[in-house]
Amino acid sequence: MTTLSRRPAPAPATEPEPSGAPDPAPPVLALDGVRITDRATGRELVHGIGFTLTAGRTVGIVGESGSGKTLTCRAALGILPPHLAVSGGRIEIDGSDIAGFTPARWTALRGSTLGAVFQDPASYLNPSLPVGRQIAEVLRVKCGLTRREARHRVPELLRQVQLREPRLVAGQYPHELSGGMLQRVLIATALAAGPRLLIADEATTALDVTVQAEILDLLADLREETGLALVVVSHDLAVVAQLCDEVLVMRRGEVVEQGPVQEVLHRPRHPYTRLLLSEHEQYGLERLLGPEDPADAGTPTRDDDEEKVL
Ligand SMILES: Nc1ncnc2c1ncn2[C@@H]1O[C@H](COP(=O)(O)OP(=O)(O)OP(=O)(O)O)[C@@H](O)[C@H]1O
Repeated sequence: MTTLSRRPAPAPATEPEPSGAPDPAPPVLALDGVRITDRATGRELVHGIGFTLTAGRTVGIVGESGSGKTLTCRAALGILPPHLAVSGGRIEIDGSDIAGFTPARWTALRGSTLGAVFQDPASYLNPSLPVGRQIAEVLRVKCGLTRREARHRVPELLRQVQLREPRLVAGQYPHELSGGMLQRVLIATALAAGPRLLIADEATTALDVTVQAEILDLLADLREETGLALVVVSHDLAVVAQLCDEVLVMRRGEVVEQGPVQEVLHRPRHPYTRLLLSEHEQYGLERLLGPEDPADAGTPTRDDDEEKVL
């Protein structure tokens, strides 16, 4: 696969330490104790979620429908519906608290730093324009490319998301493409301006298993090649097992379990995580998990601390 343009990592915020070791760049995304409340009803919908994401790493968020996964992503992207608000905690992008971001700052960040792909790609594309024109528009607005430069770059981007015959695809309308092709087009659009963070919210849910696996491989390749940081939201533990370094298990707005993916999936502590895992046994989740670290195999679980699932 060809290589996507890689944005240089942001310069450290401070001078190097006297030891000569430079300060590490701040995480691309950091959430700390984030709460989200419906201001119309006063109901808190997300009760404190936190994680830190650095370049080239992937955090997965799993959980049942309505557990708060999408709202968490929308909060990080600055696109919560107007009546919902971050009512506690902090969200930082590249070390800056988003609470102080102006609309202009968000506009500048979207595309160039942040990208997102959602479940239903067709609804994010204009049905009356060829997909290539829509990607070209992003390149012109976000990267300042001329019309001609953008036209030239579009097939390269489509090839990078492994669409065969990219020139042909660029001239096609959304209704002429399959779900998997549309999702690749959306990924190409999200990556057009070289973001360093991609949030994929149930991005493969509507696709059949083979296409889903191809898209997950594509995201993994992009992460390797460009240092992209990924947030992957899925109700499917197999997706998380395949792609993520860390996983958060959410239920009813709460994070019930969180940790390195191998640890959580090999030795789940919370009954709800166990329930999710048992539902996945039929899909052969073990195939996707690496071998258990023998050094940890004897670690006792915290059965005493467990809550009941319901
Ligand atoms: N626009 C909204 N206004 C009010 N409540 C909302 C809104 N969007 C979501 N909620 C509520 O917030 C909670 C979390 O919803 P969210 O969409 O984040 O769940 P989810 O885990 O992403 O679910 P799914 O897997 O079905 O997408 C749910 O109780 C939902 O009803």
